[in-house]
Amino acid sequence: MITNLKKYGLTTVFEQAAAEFKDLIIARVIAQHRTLYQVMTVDGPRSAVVTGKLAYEAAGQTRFPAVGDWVMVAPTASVSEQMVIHQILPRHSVLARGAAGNGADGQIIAANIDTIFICMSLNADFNLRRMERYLTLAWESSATPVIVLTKADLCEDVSAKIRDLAEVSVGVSVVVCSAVDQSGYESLLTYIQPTETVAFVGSSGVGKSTLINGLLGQTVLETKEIRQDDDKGRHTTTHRQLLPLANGGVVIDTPGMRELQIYVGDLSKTFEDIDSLAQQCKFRDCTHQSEPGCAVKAAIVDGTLSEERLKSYRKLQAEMSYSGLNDRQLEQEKIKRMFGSKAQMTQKMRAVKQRKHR
Ligand SMILES: Nc1nc2c(ncn2[C@@H]2O[C@H](COP(=O)(O)OP(=O)(O)OP(=O)(O)O)[C@@H](O)[C@H]2O)c(=O)[nH]1
Ligand SMILES: [Zn+2]
Repeated sequence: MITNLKKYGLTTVFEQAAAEFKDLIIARVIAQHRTLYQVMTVDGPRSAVVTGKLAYEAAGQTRFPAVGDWVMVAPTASVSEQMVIHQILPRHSVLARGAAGNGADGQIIAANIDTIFICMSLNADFNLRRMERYLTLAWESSATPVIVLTKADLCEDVSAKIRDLAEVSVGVSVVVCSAVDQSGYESLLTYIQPTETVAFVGSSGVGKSTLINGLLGQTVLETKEIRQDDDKGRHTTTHRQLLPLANGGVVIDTPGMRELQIYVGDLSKTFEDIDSLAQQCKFRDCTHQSEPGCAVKAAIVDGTLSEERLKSYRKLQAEMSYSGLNDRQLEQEKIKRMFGSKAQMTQKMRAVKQRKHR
């Protein structure tokens, strides 16, 4: 069986990167269970493990392959039909979150994604502060977020919810859908172009799997393919997290998250409103606590900014600058605080050196 890897999102960029490895073949990671991977090769799905060398060099979690990664593999000598992953091809985007344990390293949720569907249900799960968290993660990933509001059938006033959401959703598309009548599905598909990959994220139970199943609807061939493999005894209990759609796009289902700790994130986009207000504060280093001429406080007084949103901003800021950072990042943070940016620091250092030489 020849699998067309374009259906799994293969682009010329990755094809070219792969051409450098003469004795290895390209594959995409479609599922992961601890140290065992499922990859899609041109010959169909295979299980795979990483080489000892790769595992040794992969000091942190983020250097291990993740779902969505394009990897270079070769057959194993010992286990029939098992592949060994030798290389991870450079990623164009990474969606990561805080590590469960020590927080020293992020955990990759998905790699090489173009769009992130942030799913939130219109009933119990609806929470603006949580949406801010997801948006912060998403903006950091280099992929484009889209807010997907699920279970519209369980919400009595959808427009009221969308009005509330406007506070946090600036610059982000919002799609409302329901599995009951499949409303919104057509609209969702317009965000998934051929060879593009979309990751579904959101709390457990918001309806991500239901949504993906609905979008998969027509791709009967793919599910058949899985069954054939099982019949041959190549039995895998792994459920695939990365699946091709009939329209040529690819979807990644991520496990529901109970707690979402921010490891690195882009607050400037998520909180663009607060950022631009802060530029109007009298003091450049205003902490928006009790300084005179604070534009952020003024916005709260006149009602254009909510107290909760500022609180959420502070909380995420604190989480990011203290908890999840490793040594290298702490160093960069320090440099940023002292000099503005690394580039500016280099400039200043050079200026100091030149002065000394004179
Ligand atoms: N009423 C209603 N129920 C829905 C809708 N979408 C999903 N559900 C139900 O919500 C429950 C959870 O749906 P799942 O698709 O399993 O949720 P999930 O986000 O994939 O959850 P995890 O796999 O735990 O991350 C199921 O019982 C679904 O039938 C919807 O649009 N309307
Ligand atoms: Zn201020």
